[in-house]
Amino acid sequence: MNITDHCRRTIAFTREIMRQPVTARGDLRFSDLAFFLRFARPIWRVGVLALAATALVSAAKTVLPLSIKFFIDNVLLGETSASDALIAGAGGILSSLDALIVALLVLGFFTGGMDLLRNYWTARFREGYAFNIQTTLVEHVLSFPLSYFKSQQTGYIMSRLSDDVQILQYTVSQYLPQIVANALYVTFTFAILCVLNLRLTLVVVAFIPLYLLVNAVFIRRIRAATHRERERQAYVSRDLQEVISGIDTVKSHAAEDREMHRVSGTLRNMIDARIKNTMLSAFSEYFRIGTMSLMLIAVFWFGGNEVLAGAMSVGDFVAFAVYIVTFAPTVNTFFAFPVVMQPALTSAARLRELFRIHGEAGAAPGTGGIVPATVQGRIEFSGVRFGYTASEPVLLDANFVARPGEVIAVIGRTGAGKTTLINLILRAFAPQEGTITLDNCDLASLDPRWLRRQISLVSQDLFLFHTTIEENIRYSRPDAAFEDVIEAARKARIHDDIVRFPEGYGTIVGERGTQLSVGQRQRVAIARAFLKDAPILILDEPTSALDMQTEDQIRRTLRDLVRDRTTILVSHRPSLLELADRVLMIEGGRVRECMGAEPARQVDPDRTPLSGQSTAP
Ligand SMILES: Nc1ncnc2c1ncn2[C@@H]1O[C@H](COP(=O)(O)OP(=O)(O)OP(=O)(O)O)[C@@H](O)[C@H]1O
Repeated sequence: MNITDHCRRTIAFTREIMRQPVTARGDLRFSDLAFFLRFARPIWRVGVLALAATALVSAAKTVLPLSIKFFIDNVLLGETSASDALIAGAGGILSSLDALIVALLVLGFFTGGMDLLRNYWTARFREGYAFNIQTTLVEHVLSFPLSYFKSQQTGYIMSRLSDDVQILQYTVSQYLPQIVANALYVTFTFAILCVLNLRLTLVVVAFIPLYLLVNAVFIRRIRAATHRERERQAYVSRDLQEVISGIDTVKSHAAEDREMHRVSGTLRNMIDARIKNTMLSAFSEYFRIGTMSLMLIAVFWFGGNEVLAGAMSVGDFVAFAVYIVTFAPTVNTFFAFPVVMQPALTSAARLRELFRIHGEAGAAPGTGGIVPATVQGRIEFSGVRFGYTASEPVLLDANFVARPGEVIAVIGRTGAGKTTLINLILRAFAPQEGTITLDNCDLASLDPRWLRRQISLVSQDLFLFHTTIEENIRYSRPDAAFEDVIEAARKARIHDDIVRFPEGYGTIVGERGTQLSVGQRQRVAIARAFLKDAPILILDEPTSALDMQTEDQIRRTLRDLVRDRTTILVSHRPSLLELADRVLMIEGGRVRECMGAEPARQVDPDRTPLSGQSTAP
């Protein structure tokens, strides 16, 4: 690209960023601000102390430049008159150099000490606020229905949980004390300026509408740009998280370049949004500094004429000039706050969006949900219709009963809806029509946490935490004794594998259990189920990763596990169907009971009897 192209591009870029946004997303309502104030309630006392210290420091700093006036007018020129009685009185006391120096020393020590206290109290308030908001947010997000997590990518959720809180915390901690200090400083200085020379102060006031105009032009644009930037940042986190967690697949397909290309595309979009946002802020700063410079020039011109005409003392003019030179950048910063606070306001709006999502009923204490005293384990589907999208139902009219203690096998071709049926029992999703009941009580009315405590789930994709094998097995019953953990591992046929590891039960399994084989992970899941000892058991392909010999051993222990529990078993392995009292088949969205050799043929066309023995020679 040559220089002319660059110039053309710059003009097009400027036009683009100055275009009025169609919608300024990320607006906060007044009630939202009240909502965010809630998090300050437990720490309001330290907040008040921080505010009082800030006020005192601002007041002390404001009176410092007055010492120059006293030095010139009272000490050097020996004048005692002043337009204001208070200043005249202070000037009388500080008319000797010694008194002025002592007053300055006292003021300096006081301001320094108060500033230390202000720092401490502000830090306590700031960190306390961030802690309150983050813990409440994490608790709230954990209460979301499972369907939310199944529909959002982890990286995206993580970005919204951590980036937005960090930006809110950073901006608030950086700028909120400054806003308070500046507001106080501007007020105090303004009062002193009025006392020093009212006409000259009116010249300063005349420039305020210009500042407001600059903000009116830029704030909406910057807010929209910040929202766009933040959303694209979340997409970057989403893509990075996906590449890292899918690294096995990426490498096995030698797809590093392709993934790099995809991530760099998302990064480029984010950077593009960031540059636009930066330039909008730069433009607004340019106009604010322009306004400030005009204001200073006007003050010097009017003030200079006042002194020449004898309407203002030299001391007053010098003091006014010192004030205005420090005051003008403060006013500038003050009017820039609505702009620099945009990242925090956008983050606050995005956090508010998260807070507006309803957690599932009963997920937080006191939010409802029946907690029955006993569980029989009778599960009934009546006229259940469900689809992930309205146009494509997975289950059309599911009707069946699983009686207490019964083992119900669910079979069907891949994609028929077996896992969906399990997700409905776990209340990850709710049926669009019909009801699912446990002991004649609608699942929708039960406390979801209580419900899930009654269910042991052994699924194909078990999640292991980055901790010891012992802790991972114990996850289903944290208070279990070590002996019970070993007993559960023995039943799940994983004990011998565990003791062969140098660290035994203390072996760290690696992130997501990567140091264990898939078969070992599956047996850890079975051990968890043994330990949990829940009245309802859901087995979703519990042996899909095991060899025939281990599966044979596990089948015998599963027979123990399913005893006296209502069990829903999903498996493509004909041998496991031996455990079932009845076999249900999902076909075309409907659930029907299978007879005789039908199930075995359904899951494996080469086999006929339920025993799983092949008829082939
Ligand atoms: N979270 C989801 N969002 C949208 N569609 C989904 C979701 N989960 C599953 N589906 C779709 O619902 C249908 C049923 O899926 P489900 O996982 O229940 O089948 P399945 O019988 O368990 O299959 P398999 O035996 O292969 O595990 C499929 O068409 C699938 O694409």
